[in-house]
Amino acid sequence: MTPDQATPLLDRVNLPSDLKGFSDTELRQIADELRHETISTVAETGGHLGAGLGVVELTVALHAVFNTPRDRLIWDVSHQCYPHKILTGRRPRAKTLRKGGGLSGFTKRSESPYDPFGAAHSSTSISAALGFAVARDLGASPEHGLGDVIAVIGDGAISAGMAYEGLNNAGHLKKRMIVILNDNEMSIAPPTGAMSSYLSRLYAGAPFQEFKAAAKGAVSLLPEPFQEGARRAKELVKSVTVGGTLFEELGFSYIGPIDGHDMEQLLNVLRTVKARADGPVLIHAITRKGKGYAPAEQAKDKGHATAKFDPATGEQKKAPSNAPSYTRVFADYLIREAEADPLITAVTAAMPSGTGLNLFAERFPDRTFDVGIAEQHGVTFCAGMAAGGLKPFCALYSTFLQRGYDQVVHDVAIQRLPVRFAIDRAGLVGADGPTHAGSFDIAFLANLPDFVVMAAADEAELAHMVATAASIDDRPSAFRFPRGEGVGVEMPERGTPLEIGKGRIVREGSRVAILSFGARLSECLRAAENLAARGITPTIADARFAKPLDQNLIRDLATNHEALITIEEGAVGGFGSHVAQFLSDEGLLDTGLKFRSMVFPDTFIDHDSPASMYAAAAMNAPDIEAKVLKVLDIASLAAERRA
Ligand SMILES: Cc1ncc(C[n+]2csc(CCOP(=O)(O)OP(=O)(O)O)c2C)c(N)n1
Ligand SMILES: CC(=O)[C@@H](O)[C@H](O)COP(=O)(O)O
Ligand SMILES: [Mg+2]
Repeated sequence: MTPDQATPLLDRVNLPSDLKGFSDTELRQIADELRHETISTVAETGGHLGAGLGVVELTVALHAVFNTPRDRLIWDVSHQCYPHKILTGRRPRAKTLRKGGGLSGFTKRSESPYDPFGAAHSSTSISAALGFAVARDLGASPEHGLGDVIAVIGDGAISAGMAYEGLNNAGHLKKRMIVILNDNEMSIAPPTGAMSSYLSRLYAGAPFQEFKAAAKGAVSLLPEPFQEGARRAKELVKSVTVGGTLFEELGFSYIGPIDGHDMEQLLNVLRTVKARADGPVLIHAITRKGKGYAPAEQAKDKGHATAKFDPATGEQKKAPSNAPSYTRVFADYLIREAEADPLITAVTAAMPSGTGLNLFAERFPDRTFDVGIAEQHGVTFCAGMAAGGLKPFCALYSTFLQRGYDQVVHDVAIQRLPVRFAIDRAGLVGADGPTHAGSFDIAFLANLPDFVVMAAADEAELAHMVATAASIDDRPSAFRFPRGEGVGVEMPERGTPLEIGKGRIVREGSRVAILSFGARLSECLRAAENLAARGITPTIADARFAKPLDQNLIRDLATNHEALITIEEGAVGGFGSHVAQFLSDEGLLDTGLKFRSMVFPDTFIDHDSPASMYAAAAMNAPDIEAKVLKVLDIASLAAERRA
């Protein structure tokens, strides 16, 4: 791909309304130019590439046929929204994508009227679209008016239960709305599940030429008269499936499969649906993830997520790593545990490579389960496994565990089942921003009776926590660890189970004790080094457990220091709150002890580098130093330090 390829027609598109002035043939060229622009943009920014390349034609056709932002276009997950952002007035800022102060990598209401609904977690678009449709039909008149509502959802996202909740209600309410199923036969990994094979059957061997002809005609929703093409389309589909598609059974008019890269087909179908839809319509578009860029198309993940790269070759520009990633450590040490214990199983919700379970699956294919984008099912599936005598590790990103919280309480905690939760991406995650931050898992797990809640201070601690979780057979346990690399400590041959509820003193000191829970420990040690220059030597301790608390350690620190500061990579309501509760219950706050708890601020922190996000959260070494100086009432020095 030549980086300096001209984009003469795209240069004339500032907003989607400009697309109305182009012929269908020119729209085809605009799509080609938009694909080029997307590749050259992501080459500089990194981010999600494959999904966006797969919807370039769809993006142009949707904005050409419909009148956004009056018509609401909602992208599911919205990792595929980069072409959409380029077409909707944000091309000049495209190269700020996912950078601090720049464009979000997902749709975001506050960023543009063309982003009617934020996303990033999957499978929300149908529910949101139905909400807009009801608002429209009940006469609401938000800014920009309210016309058609279109949800674009992928074959991965539609495998999540929430998508069926939306389809079910939409089919019942019969509101005019359009769902476009963007079926590229890919999730992040190849899709799993019966739904995926069902979708494939819908067009297995069905000749595109026939569908092309059919789709060029009308759709099978015309009240009167049905056009021949519509009937043929319907018959073609019915001939492939028995008794109509699942979607028709749910009350949708089904159109497809159509070729999601054929501009002519797309324009015809969208124009017909726009002219004649009188209820919910599902258009099934077949696309290719990574379309039009060979390095993405040839990649195992079809270019789902990429670092910056050389557009000419696709070669990624990854920073050299100084230590193994936490994810890799988790996978390696879980494998070691599983080699010794045949009852250990592992479950991922469509994130095999992200959680490292792709490595576990290579070693134990029969003990690894990818349930698709189905965290709720995944948690209860693990509960069933545990009740059945297995030792399941449920590997979910902190943010995605939120999707299965009721199942954690209802199916795991209340029944005290020994499910092990491996919580990756704990804390602030960087470019993915607030939708992916792992801010709340300490708060929502440590309040559950009998749960064991751990946080790894470094990669060696993570190895020990994997072994600890493997050893806990009488109640649920969870261990959390951050996105990215460890700190470069020496690694054990195999993890050693920790004594439950016991923390450790990392550095003896006086006057102030800092009790860290999780990976902020390295920043605490850095702060201690800087404070030593001022003759201040805080005690540094690693709590290891937020539940059960190490009450003896906390009591000792509170009794033998003027001040106690806790710190954790999470929102209020987590570790620090539990320590405060304990201190209060023990009357240790009545003794003049100065207690401070460092947690995330009560706001959603925008995407940036992780270090910058932690600076915004006031949780890096300088902030810890300032907190110590302040709590020791060395106010002047504190002010100086922060200046
Ligand atoms: C609830 C939830 N779980 C997991 C993810 C991680 N995730 C992001 S994109 C994706 C795959 C989406 O597949 P599909 O909908 O088919 O979109 P495509 O990438 O193929 O365009 C997954 C699993 C997520 N965003 N939300
Ligand atoms: C869009 C989405 O939800 C995933 O692709 C996510 O961005 C992956 O995050 P990591 O890059 O931390 O694996
Ligand atoms: Mg897909």
